[in-house]
Amino acid sequence: MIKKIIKFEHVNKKFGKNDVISDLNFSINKGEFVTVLGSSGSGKTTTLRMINGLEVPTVGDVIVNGNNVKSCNLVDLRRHIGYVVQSIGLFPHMTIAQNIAVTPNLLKWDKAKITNTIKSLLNLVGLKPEEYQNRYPVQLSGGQQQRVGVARALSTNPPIMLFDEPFSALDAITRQKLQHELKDLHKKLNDKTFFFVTHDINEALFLGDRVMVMNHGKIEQLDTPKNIVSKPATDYIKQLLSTVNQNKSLWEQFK
Ligand SMILES: Nc1ncnc2c1ncn2[C@@H]1O[C@H](COP(=O)(O)OP(=O)(O)OP(=O)(O)O)[C@@H](O)[C@H]1O
Repeated sequence: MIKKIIKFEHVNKKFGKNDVISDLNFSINKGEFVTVLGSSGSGKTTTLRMINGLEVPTVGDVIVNGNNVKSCNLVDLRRHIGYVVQSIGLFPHMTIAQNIAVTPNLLKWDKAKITNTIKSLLNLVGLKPEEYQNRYPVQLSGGQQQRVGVARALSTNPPIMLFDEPFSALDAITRQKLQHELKDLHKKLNDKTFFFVTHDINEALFLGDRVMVMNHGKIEQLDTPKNIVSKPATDYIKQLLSTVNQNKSLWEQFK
């Protein structure tokens, strides 16, 4: 039986008098990679932050792994949800190993377990532990720092990973490389649920098992990349898809 690991039930969110999210209803299956695509201000980040309790719905319920976020202990909840953001947020005065070990240290894991976890996570994200673990964040490129951000978010082996535009500050080549690595990582990690916010249509279509297209705080379509492209449900999605074709015709001009 497929387990619905994340459920939104009639969720509304207001900031002051502004309706930012209106009657959001969707569910995500365990192990799925769902990308969230939409224009700036469409409510993607707010939706993501309601999953780990950083934002609270004004009305409605967010259910994670069978528990209503409203009544969860937030520290416990966040230990089960990795969170990777664009700004990365590594501690500059700590080495890479110390950065990855922050939560394991808080949980008082024994030293050997922490050392092994750091090594295996660095290997998993493609950074040789012996080369990188004793460096400071400033001694790594943006792409390498983002890999460490992913390793740190995985340190407690959470079943859910949230990504909020993690690659948007990276150059196109590094970004594409990390997109491929993340897709492989999701396959390798078997059964982890990834929820990934982006405003890049190519990224959303490449990474997602399903793509959730948002506009003005509502879902326009939540579907496979193939169906989004072949059966766009709304004019907004058609417009998004037409931006890709515009780029193609730009390229044609230079051939
Ligand atoms: N803490 C807040 N207080 C007031 N308004 C907010 C707050 N957070 C978000 N908003 C507003 O809610 C709306 C949705 O913001 P959100 O960050 O969820 O959009 P987004 O789709 O992630 O946009 P972007 O792609 O630009 O990051 C925006 O109009 C934003 O200004």
